[in-house]
Order: sequence, then C-alpha cells, then structure tokens
Amino acid sequence: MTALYLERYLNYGFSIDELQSGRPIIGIAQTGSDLTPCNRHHLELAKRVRDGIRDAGGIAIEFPTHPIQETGKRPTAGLDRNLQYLSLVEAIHGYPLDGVVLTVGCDKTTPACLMAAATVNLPAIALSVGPMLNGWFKGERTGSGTIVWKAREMLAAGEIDYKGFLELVASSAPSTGWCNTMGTATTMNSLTEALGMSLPGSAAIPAPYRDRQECAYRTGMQIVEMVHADRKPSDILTRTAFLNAIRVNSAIGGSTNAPIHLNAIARHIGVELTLEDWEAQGADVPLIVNLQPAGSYLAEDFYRAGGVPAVMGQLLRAGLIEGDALTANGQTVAANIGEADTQDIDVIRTLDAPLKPAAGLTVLRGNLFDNAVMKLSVISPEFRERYLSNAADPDAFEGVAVVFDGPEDYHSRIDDPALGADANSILIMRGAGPIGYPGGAEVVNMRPPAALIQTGVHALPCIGDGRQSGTSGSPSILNAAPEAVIGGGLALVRTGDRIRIDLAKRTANMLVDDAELDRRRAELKAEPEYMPPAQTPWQEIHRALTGQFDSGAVLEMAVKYQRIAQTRGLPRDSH
Ligand SMILES: CC(C)(O)[C@@H](O)C(=O)O
Repeated sequence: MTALYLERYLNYGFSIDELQSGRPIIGIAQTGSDLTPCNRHHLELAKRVRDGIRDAGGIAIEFPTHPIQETGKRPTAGLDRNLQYLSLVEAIHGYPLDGVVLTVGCDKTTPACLMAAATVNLPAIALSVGPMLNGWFKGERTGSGTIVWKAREMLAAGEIDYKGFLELVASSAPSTGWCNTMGTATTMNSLTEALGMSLPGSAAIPAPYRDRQECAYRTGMQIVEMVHADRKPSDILTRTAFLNAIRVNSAIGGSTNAPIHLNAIARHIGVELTLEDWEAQGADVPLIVNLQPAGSYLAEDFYRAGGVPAVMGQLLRAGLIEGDALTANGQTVAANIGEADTQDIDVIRTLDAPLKPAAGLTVLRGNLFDNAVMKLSVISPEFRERYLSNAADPDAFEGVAVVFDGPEDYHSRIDDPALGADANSILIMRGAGPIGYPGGAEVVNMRPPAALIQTGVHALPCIGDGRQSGTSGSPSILNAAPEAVIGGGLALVRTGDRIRIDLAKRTANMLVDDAELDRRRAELKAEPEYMPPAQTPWQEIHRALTGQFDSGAVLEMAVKYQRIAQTRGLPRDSH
C-alpha cells in the first residue's frame, strides 16, 4: 500500500510495518447490525474471523454493508438486495483489499454478497451466521414464518386472541440467527455451501453453537489461503456448481426465492442459467430433508442429522450431483463430502425412502404469464385431495379468479362477505413484482376468508407476480413474469374469470377468448392504479434498471461489469 492509503489505517491499531509487510489485506463485509437482527451475531463472529485471518498471516479490515432485514425493511427487502450488491461492488473494488469474507445470513444478504463477489471476482468466502435454535410452544416445534401463517389462520378463525397470537409467533424466535425453518435463509445458505462458496458443513450450524465460532475462525484462515492461491469466485461458481445447487434445492425443499437469487448470481459471474435448468435438473429430485414448511423438524435437528454434507453425500452417491466441482477450500465437492450421510433418518431421509418423490420446482406457462414457479414439495394432502383428485384428470383443476390489486386491497376485502370467495376460488395478487411493488414483495401466500377457514378450508390456490416467504407451506404460483404493471397477462385477468391449472402440461391459463383479451389489453393504462409512485430515489432507480424475476431481477446494466478485478484493472488513485 502506498503511504497515502496506509496512514489512516494506522490510527486504529495497525503499525507501519504491518501495513507495509505485503500480508494479504482481507475485508470483512459486515452485514450484522441492530437493524439486521438475524445477522447481528456476525458482530461477535467477526472477532473470530479476525483471529483466523491474523493467525494465517493476513490483516483484517471490517466494514459495514447496506442493512437488509427481511422482516423489517419496508416496502420489501427485495428492493434492497441490488442496493447492497451495488454498494458492496464499490467497496470491494474501491478499497485496497486482496480478499473478502462475506458475512451472510438473512435472505437477501446472501445473494447480494455473492453477486458482488461474482462481479468483482476477488477471492471471497461466505460465512453464514447460522439459524436460530428450535422454537417450542407447549411441547410442539414452532418454526419461523411457518407459525406466523398458521397463527394468522388461527386468529382469523377465532381459535386464539391477539395476545395468544403474539405468544405463539414469539416462541419461534428463541435466539439470535436466521429463520429456523427451511425458509429462504436456510435455503440460500445451504445453496451457498452446495455452490462451494463456504466451508463444507458450515451452513446448518445454529448461530449460538460454539461450532459456529470455530467455523468463523476457520473461515478467516481459509480466505488468506485463498488469496495466496488466487482462488476466485469464477473458479468456483461454474455451471456445474449451479446445477448441483439446483438439485440440492429440491432435496432440501428449498424456497421459491432460490431461483431468483441463484439466477442473479449466475448472471453476474457470466454463467448461463435459466428457469428451464431448474425444471430440467431439479423437478425430479426427491425431497429428503424433513424440515418445516414441507416437513416437521427445524434447524437444530437438521444440523444434528448431518446438514448439507449428509444431503449432498446421498445425491453424489446416486449420481445426482457432480463431485469434481472446486470449492472455497481448494478441495472438490467429492473430497469435502467423503462418506457423509444422514445421522437421523427421520430428519434427513434416504433417497429410496424420501419424504416426497419429484419435489423440485415446476415452471408453469400460459396466457397469465410467460412463466411462474410452483413448489411441488409443499402440496399438502388436503390440497391434493381438494384440487388434484379428479380421476379423469388428476393433475389439473379449475377455479374462479378473485383478483386483488396489491396486498392493501387483499387485506381490506378478504373477510368482506361481498367478496364472494368460496372453496372454488383462486386468489390472485398483482402489482407485487419487482417493478410494481417495487422490489417484489412476499405477499402472494394469502389465507382464505375467515368464514371459509371456519368451514375447514385452510388454503386456496394463490397466483401472483410477487414472491412468497420460503417458510410458507402454500403451493402458490409465484414470481410470475412479466409482471402485471409492465403488461403481463395478470394485468388482464378479472374477478370471475375461470382459471385452469394443469400440472402435467405445466400450464396456467385464464379461459377467456383472445378477442376479449385484446379488448382488455387495449384498455390498460401505462401506469395502473396499483403501481404507487416511487417514495425514494432508489425506488425510482430500481424501477428503471431492474429486470424480471425469471432472469434474477438484477440491475440489467450491471451484468456487463464482469470480473472487474481482472478486466477493468485497479481503480484510479484518489489523490
Ligand atoms: C420468513 C421470511 C422473512 O419471509 C423469509 O425469511 C423467508 O423464508 O422467505
């Protein structure tokens, strides 16, 4: 480092000799803060990362990132992923760093950090903060998010009061860490491990366990070795690694947010990855991880049963993933996994006795959208019985559309008797996509009207151009692209239209003739009422530059900035 860059780093603890020694300077991209409680334990873990970096001969420099908390950020944390990405690219390119530890955890922090590391292509390793401990209420496991959707139904049905609702929901969050269910956070951190961007066996370690501290230390040591070996994201994030991750996603019952984020990371590293790959590679893989919302258990159980290596070990031995992909520690996937296998066959089942066969995501197409995803692993027996039990046509069902223009419209009308929803209704949410909301909100999983829940109908089919929480057990049809506000088919659908879903043909259509659809299209406004004006400068920028969910909802102009560290050189000097 030249003297000018060096001198201000002296004023909090380094000596001239240290900074002149040529030792690798490692950034710790800190995502934890009071605003991001799921990642807040990283403030502690970073101390052990620093120890590891120093013991391996490096110099650690910790810096903050733009905060993202899934449950706290309004109008949606979906708006902030690309902002954290953008600012992190600037930080790790602009400051004199040789490598970076990405402190990931809560849903969007993981893809945002990996996307930035991909764009800059500096040696990088992810450290997950870890999931919360299991939640318990009256002897039953209560899982993050999943219990919220259940408690909302119970409140609507009058089975609990508001105090009971709060108690039940709070019981699911007994410690620091991210959602203890197989929500988007556990999914994205498991896939980070599957991609090879974190240490083997690291994703499932609960945040408060001492193993997590140990993992932080080893991650710090590893990044120094990675810098010496010049092992970069482009060496790890290959198409093989992404296809492995897609298969792992099916086996763990991963979130419907995963294709958005993985496709985004792939675009920033320059790997071709599409929803067709998710369908072709993932749909037939069985679900073997018995975690809520698709199953019964929670994060601590997953860790004790062997975590991601136990899942990947089975997939590898069955020839469902490739073992020769390189990972952050310089070893291949196969070498890392070794003989790893399930330590509890109820929590991590075996491939020949899975929880569900063919449990991946399916991609539907039709006149409602060009594509939308549906998570097959959460189709419940109740849903199957109600909608998919017609002997003549077991994979198809029809219903009548009830259309909501955004979640405010849904909340204000869902319990209004005038809505006219019944067990044959299909709830549709539009205006919730990346441009419309903006950011793409987790609002598509909608509970039925309270009156219907009281008659035993706990779920209605839902369709929307927004997302849904990975902790939701609803087999909704989501992430529809193109979204309604840019003229996607959902802009044309009206309450009362008949909708036909065919899972065998993978189609979703409104049964409305083309002439009528043309008439409706001619009436569309450029900016429909359900697209509120931007409230912040970033919302306006995001709307102007972001693509649709199927292609990762990335800042489209950013994709051309690939492997900056190799292709665009060092930044110019500042003084
Ligand atoms: C539960 C949350 C906040 O919605 C998210 O973590 C997810 O799993 O998608």
